[in-house]
Amino acid sequence: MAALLEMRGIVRCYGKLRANDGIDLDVHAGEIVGLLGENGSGKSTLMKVLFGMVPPDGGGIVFRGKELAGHRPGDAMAAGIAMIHQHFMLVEAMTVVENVMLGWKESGWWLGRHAMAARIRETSERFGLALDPFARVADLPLGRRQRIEILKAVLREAELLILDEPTSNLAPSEVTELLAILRRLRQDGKGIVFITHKLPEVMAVCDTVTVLRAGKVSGRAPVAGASRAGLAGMMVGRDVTAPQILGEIAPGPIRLDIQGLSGPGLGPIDLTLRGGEILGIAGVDGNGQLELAETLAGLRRATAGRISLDGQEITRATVNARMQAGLAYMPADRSSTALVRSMTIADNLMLRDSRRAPYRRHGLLAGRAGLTKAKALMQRFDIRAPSPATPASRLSGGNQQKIVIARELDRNPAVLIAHQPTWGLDPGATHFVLERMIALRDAGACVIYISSELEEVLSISDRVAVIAGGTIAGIMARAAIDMPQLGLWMSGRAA
Ligand SMILES: Nc1ncnc2c1ncn2[C@@H]1O[C@H](COP(=O)(O)OP(=O)(O)OP(=O)(O)O)[C@@H](O)[C@H]1O
Repeated sequence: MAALLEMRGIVRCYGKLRANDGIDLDVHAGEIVGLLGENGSGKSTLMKVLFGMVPPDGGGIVFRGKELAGHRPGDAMAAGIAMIHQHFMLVEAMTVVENVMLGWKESGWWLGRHAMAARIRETSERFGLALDPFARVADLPLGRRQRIEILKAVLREAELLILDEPTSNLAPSEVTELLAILRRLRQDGKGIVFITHKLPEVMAVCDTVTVLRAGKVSGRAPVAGASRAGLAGMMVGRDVTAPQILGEIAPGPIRLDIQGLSGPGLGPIDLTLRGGEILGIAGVDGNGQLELAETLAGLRRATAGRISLDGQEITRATVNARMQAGLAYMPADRSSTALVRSMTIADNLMLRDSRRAPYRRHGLLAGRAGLTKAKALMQRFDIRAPSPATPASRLSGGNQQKIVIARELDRNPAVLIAHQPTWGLDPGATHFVLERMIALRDAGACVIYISSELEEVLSISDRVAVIAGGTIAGIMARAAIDMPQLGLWMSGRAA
């Protein structure tokens, strides 16, 4: 059977960099193709070329037997290609049905909203989207909003759906639901390109994988029969598994002491961390993780309780004062909270040190010393970009995240608050970041590691706490992990 999509020899350059260097990709109707590869290997670029967001410098695309060239996103959509963006393009104050009809001339709007609502109900049922046409977008969790984008694609008769890291912001139950929806789309004959760094998701739904490395296809394989280690090996050229904490180390003095900490949607929380330990905070997203992280970082005010760091109270301290006291923070939403995309890599890396000699120079953030240091950090953290003077906005998503991680880890903090630190990172980079955190712990710092990826939390934590409904439902030591109990805590049932 002829492929639904044939991309041949796609080349796309950014200056001297060949982000796509002769890539072939086929997708058949009723097939889910996993597009994998290290951060910066060219996955998003390839999809941007396909969707008409950037023109290719070479190669050709045939979709449903017709050549697609010189196209823009509007043409791609008209041809039957849909891109499910990570940042949804929805109007929050409007309902599902209104969003579906918005800007869609052929929607049959003259039939009225109720006719469209009936179509939405029917489609929603067919693909398991569970969407109420008259729900307001503002009232829907992220997972449902994403499904509105899928709904729009199906109603507009898209035959190929592109999903670029669609699970990064979803709660685990929403991920399971999304994967089920993808299977139903496949059953209906849709072709799907699924970009993800999470191998369990690949194993769960993909039929084949195409792996990119440095702008070229480095491997292709059917998923049936492939092992997780084998796929990881194809991506980074070696086997990567989560690093393990090696043995207990004698806990040091108390470094972070949190008593009765409360705020909107949070608390009261009591936690005590000693030097030399990693406390993992597991839990279903949206249960107070963001509130806890931001209150500790000084971005939200606590309404009650106290936080002390190495014996010094910091409950009301500014973000800067907390940093001076030795606190480092990696927010989950790094691209907008922790990074200035228009600034260079070097300036972003120096953001915390720019007031200090020798980095401060005539008001410029990164002088010569800054550039030298930035180069060293780029090498250590494998931040792939032409030079430290490249604007952060030109980097791939994962490489942007590495800037924040490098900056915060390099400060050798006393206390690190890391919220979903490995989101968007490829397996090699994930391994590296986890290793650095263990090293920080071994050197006597303490780490709060907040993540909804339970497996990762379990692999890296000395103790695991579960957050539910804004409070700590329970804590257990690594040696005494009781999975059913963890599950009960996570589901919010009484301890
Ligand atoms: N607008 C741009 N200007 C210059 N270089 C760019 C631009 N966009 C992407 N690049 C470069 O192209 C290469 C491929 O980036 P791309 O975003 O396609 O990677 P990716 O595989 O999607 O990575 P990730 O997993 O980190 O999202 C990277 O080296 C990136 O720095």
